[in-house]
Amino acid sequence: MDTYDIFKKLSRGAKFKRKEKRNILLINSDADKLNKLPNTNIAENKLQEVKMEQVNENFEEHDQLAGYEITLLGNMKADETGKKSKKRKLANGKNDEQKRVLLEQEKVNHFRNLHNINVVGKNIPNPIISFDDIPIKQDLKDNIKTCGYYTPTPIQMQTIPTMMENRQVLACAPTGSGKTAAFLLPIIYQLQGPQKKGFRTVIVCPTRELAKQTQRECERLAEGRGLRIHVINKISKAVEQFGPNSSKKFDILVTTPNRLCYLLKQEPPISLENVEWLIIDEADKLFESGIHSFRKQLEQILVACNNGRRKIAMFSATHTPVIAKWCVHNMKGLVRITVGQRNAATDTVEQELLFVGSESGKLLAFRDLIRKGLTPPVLVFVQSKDRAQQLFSELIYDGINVDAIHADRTQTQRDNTVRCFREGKIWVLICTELMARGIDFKGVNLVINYDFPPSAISYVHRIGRAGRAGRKGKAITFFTIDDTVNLRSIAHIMKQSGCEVPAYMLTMKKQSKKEKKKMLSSAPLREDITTIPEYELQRRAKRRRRMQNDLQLKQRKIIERDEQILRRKKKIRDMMKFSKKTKKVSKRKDEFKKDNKSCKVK
Ligand SMILES: Nc1ncnc2c1ncn2[C@@H]1O[C@H](COP(=O)(O)OP(=O)(O)OP(=O)(O)O)[C@@H](O)[C@H]1O
Repeated sequence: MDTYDIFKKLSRGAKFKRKEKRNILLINSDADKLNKLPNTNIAENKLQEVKMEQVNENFEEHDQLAGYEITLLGNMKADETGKKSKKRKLANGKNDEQKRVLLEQEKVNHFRNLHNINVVGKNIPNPIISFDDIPIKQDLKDNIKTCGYYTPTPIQMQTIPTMMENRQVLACAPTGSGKTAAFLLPIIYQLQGPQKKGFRTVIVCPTRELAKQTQRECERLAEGRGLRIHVINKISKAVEQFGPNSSKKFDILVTTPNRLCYLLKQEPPISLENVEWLIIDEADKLFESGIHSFRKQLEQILVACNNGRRKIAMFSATHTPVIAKWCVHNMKGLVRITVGQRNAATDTVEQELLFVGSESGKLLAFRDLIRKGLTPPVLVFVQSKDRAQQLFSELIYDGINVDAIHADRTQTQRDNTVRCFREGKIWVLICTELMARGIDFKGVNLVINYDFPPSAISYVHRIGRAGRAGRKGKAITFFTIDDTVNLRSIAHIMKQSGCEVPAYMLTMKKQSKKEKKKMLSSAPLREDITTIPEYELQRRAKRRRRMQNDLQLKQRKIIERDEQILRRKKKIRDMMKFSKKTKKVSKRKDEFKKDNKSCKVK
């Protein structure tokens, strides 16, 4: 049987368009190899496999090339072509039951299409239309209502029934679209009530602020169920509280990878053997490579969660090919759920790029915005802790309630700042990348990227702090002549969300891989944020240096004086010892003399 025969046999009944030559050619080339196989049946089976692999590869390739923009329409078309042939069969006298199933499936596909839900995987549960569609008890339904959730968001529609069927999930949906409740509800439903087994669910988040927020949301949704939900506050206390010798009266742990790994390294370590759900929030952040990589810790956690029934669910608004590949290889029965376009900004935020010329122009532009009137709350992103502090020192005298949050502040200070911002006591919060992911400040009206974001992904998350849960928001990104390297990718994101962007930005030179890596590993050098004139700064620096020198001189003198005192004391001690010795010797001499005399007398 030659290649042509095999191909003819396999493609019986199928029509090929001329345009789709590429696939046929690929199959032919592989079929050539298979022709040499002795058994034709095996060859046919193999050819079928090759064909499937080829289709999958093409899918993957498309996935990567189009920046993971697999639209549901594409799926629908594939489904429809399949269904058309099925329908034809039905017309030829198949039973009503099959007809009903097909119609049902068509409805489901239409529903997913309507809500921009794209799914990849086998036997995926149907999405829910309302929270009443899931078999949860009345108390949980009441809690959902108390939270103000009346209809599920698209990510919740598909993720909740999928996780409730114990399927592992890789979910991607825009910022502020309700991913947290999408994973919390199935967990709370499955855990039912408290048990004495130790942690049964672990939720890993990249920052402590996000962990606390997730714990709060979990407590609200699980109200009245008696579940014990913990974040690790004091690490030393946690060793005893959650260690193997503890009461094991806890159910859900929300933590950062750092803290959990610390507990896993203790002797004896914390036990995660009863963990059934491992949720990884902001998954692409935890999968990032680089100096601040969480990847090793994630591996440790995965090893520690060694229960045979352990399932993983990953969530983020952005995903990279690395994470998708990892999930495909490590998560059995995986369901990939994507809402909208992957790595896209939320469409509820109006985006603007503002050219400010130079670094000093940023402060002028910012003050101009204040003058025109800012509607708080406002989040301002800068690239480093130092710059957050510098901007804070500048704005504190501008008559606005401003504060800064960054990793150099103590945990209590950070918690207080977040609380005050939520309560409206702080109007403008200056922050670093620390607050870019996951943090849900209700009603943030404006995000200002004072320093240009290091990547398009960072941009998506930063501006996603506004326009949450369907509300409107605005994002203004300052850029100078030095920020043009990254401008193109961000301009494309803006264009994708329907914002107006100057045409030249879209055709700028693409950022090379080297440049991308450099941007991510270290922030670009920028002039300090200050309005103090240069000569004044130099004068202050000189004075500071002089003061430091004086201080050093003083310290040296003190040290010298102390050493001198010590030397003297030692000398005195030595002299005392010597005099004691000489006294003893003379005493002995006297005694000897006395003895001698008495002998002579005798
Ligand atoms: N079904 C719902 N109806 C109305 N509001 C909801 C619903 N689900 C969640 N929300 C609200 O939407 C807001 C954003 O939710 P959440 O923080 O889970 O978003 P997210 O998708 O995780 O965002 P990010 O990607 O930034 O982490 C929250 O204030 C939450 O209370």
